[in-house]
Amino acid sequence: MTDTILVVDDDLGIQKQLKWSLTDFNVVFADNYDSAIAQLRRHEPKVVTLDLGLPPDPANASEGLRILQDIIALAPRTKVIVVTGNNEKENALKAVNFGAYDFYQKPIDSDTIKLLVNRALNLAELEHENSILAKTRTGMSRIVGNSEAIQQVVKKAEKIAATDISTLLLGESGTGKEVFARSIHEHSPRKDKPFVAINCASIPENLLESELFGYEKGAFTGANKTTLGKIETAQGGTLFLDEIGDMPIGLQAKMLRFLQERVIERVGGRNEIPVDIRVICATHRDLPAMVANESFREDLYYRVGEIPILIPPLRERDQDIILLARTFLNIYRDEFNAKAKSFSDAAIRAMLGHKWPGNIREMQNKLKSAVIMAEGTVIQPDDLGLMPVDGESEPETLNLREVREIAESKAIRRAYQQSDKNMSKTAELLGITRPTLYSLLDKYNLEDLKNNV
Ligand SMILES: Nc1ncnc2c1ncn2[C@@H]1O[C@H](COP(=O)(O)OP(=O)(O)OP(=O)(O)O)[C@@H](O)[C@H]1O
Repeated sequence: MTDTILVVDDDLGIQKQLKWSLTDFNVVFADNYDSAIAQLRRHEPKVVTLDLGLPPDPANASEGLRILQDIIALAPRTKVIVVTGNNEKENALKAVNFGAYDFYQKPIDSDTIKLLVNRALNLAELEHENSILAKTRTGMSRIVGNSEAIQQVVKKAEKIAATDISTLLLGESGTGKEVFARSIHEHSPRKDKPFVAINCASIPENLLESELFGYEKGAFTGANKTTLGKIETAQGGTLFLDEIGDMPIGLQAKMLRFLQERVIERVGGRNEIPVDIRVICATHRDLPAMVANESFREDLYYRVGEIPILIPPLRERDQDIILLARTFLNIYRDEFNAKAKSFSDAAIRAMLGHKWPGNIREMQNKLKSAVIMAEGTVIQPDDLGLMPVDGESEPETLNLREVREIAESKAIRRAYQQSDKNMSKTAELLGITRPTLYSLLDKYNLEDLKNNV
């Protein structure tokens, strides 16, 4: 979207000159107090250029300064660039004192004013993003997300953080299970003690037991000295067992004993060592199904999952997609000193249409390469390795009934996501009744939407 710049100046020549200099923007004008305030309210411009000498007394800066003060009072984030005549340094300084962003002396030089406006705009955008982030960062500051879906999860996590309840974090790969585990720890009374994470899937089965429980000197060949396991290193703090579903069945019994009795024995050891830790587990696997086919112990399942928390996949967090994308764009732009600073409309549509099977981790990877690869300042779908949505989803058929079916199914899915899976809201967004919605779900075989209710 093109940014709007408000030019407050009574000189038609200067108005024209500024319009010509700022062709990248939507420039709107005002030539006195009333029209300036009306335009400010109407367009909410991030940047205003303001001539201080305005009627009724153009020779005096008082009207300009009055407008400036009122703009700052009405919209404090507005960046006002004050334009002054020669020898008006005093007024310029006064204006900066009142909250103007910068000042500029006539005659107007096209390149300089362009530069000033761009700088002001960048700053305004940065401040705007920071304010969104600040709002988004509830107690759990690591977790970026505005969607209802993620906010509910944050609330649940905040509540259980204060307790020692075993929490099971469920969700697809890359949805942020480890981030949640760390946040729960940081909001718990154990926050000053260690947070120790171990991934049960990445450690070979024969080493996992000694990694977790530690071993005594001489317990096996190569055990040259007594070594603490992850459980003991987490003493007083939190142990995060990632991919608990991948824990070998043999080791599950030992794990269960530790969770029930809160004591461990090192491999090759005879002493029971008491441990006081909180355990948070995570998995992307379907544990109930594993319990059913006996590859996961039922008693352990209930022990680790006193409170399960389901972290939604990114594709169900519609409004977070762009927020996260902008957050990562800013981070990587600084990290790689790159020039990319925004997304094209097509890139935004492509991101919203993408299924994100790898969730936030996939988004980080895509953003990182896009920031490095982008030729200009605007990131395109291609830079993200995404197909433009228009080309991708344009139905190839010319059969009108099929075209309509495809379009309707797509609209239903979008409304469903936007309304956070609420059927009444979905129907409302689509402008149809709930019974009609249900009959459309049947008609178009959108069973997955029904099962989620
Ligand atoms: N809400 C969030 N805000 C910002 N960054 C996030 C958020 N959630 C996750 N991330 C980032 O996304 C990446 C993946 O998160 P994390 O490792 O926690 O996912 P995971 O579900 O544990 O993945 P896996 O199951 O593959 O281990 C990390 O780099 C993390 O910092």
